[in-house]
Amino acid sequence: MKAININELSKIYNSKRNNVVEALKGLSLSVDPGEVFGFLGPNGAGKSTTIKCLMGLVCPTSGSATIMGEPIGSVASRVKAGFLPENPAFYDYLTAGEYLHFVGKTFGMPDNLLSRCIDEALKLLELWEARKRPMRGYSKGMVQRVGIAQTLIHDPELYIFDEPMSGLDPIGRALVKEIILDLKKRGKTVFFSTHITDDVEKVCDRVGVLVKGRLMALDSVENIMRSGIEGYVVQTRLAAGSHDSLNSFIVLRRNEIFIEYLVPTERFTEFMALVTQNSVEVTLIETKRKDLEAFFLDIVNKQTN
Ligand SMILES: Nc1ncnc2c1ncn2[C@@H]1O[C@H](COP(=O)(O)OP(=O)(O)OP(=O)(O)O)[C@@H](O)[C@H]1O
Repeated sequence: MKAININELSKIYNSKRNNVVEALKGLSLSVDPGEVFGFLGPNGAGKSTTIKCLMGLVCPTSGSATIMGEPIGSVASRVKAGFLPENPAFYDYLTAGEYLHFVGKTFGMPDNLLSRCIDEALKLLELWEARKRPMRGYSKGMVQRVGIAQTLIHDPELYIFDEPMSGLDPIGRALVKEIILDLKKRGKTVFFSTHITDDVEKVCDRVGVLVKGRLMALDSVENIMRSGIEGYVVQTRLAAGSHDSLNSFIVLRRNEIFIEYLVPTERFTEFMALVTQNSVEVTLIETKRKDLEAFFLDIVNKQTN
């Protein structure tokens, strides 16, 4: 069974002024149990619409989807996921502790288990000190952390986060990445949207790139990173061996001690053979690769040009 299975999902918004927006155009996608999946896309790509469809908050125009085998829109599917909306807003006269208690009760959790889970979530999200203060006094980052805490309370198998790093400072972002990695270690599934590629590179197994309502790429982060290898930066010691045979390679840097060459992937074997024949000493080899941001921008630019 797939944790998420999306089949030809489309969504057309019809606004009052007769504006028609085709937000999703036949999206098909599945996420395996235990996978961390990054849903990338520029502003307006349809990420939130997809997530809202999954959580039963908007009705797809056509297509279908399941969450842990349950059809979207059903109570059973909703219970099986912890959901963080984009820009969460809470009853701000409640304290974080009171709000988490309310959430746990809606999932029918017994009092003793609930109070233990609330304490754990408040400590994990670094909200313990503020737990007795009404949320109206919370900073944006604290509200976002309450949003993540409320997804953890009933310990679901699947987590659906819409822009979980939004509004967080670097410390808060690192904390959320740690939480996602910890969920993965515990065999949970995480599906999250973002446009920050750095977040994806560090925590995701696979990514999908959505542009204008269509899935334009779907691959493992490992494959993307491997396919992005453009060559190698090879550092050699200037004093050792004869460097003349290497003069067809681009020199990136040179000082009194080292020469650094840029070696394209297809010429790497040739370079290493020349180095050995001429007794040149190699001191460092680094991979030169396109990062995930370049991969993402290539796809988006191809679609918009
Ligand atoms: N309720 C709505 N009524 C009309 N159009 C909408 C509605 N909600 C979203 N849209 C439009 O649907 C498209 C997709 O929006 P969506 O919010 O899903 O994108 P997104 O990828 O989540 O963007 P962002 O990263 O900016 O949050 C956009 O063109 C948006 O203006």
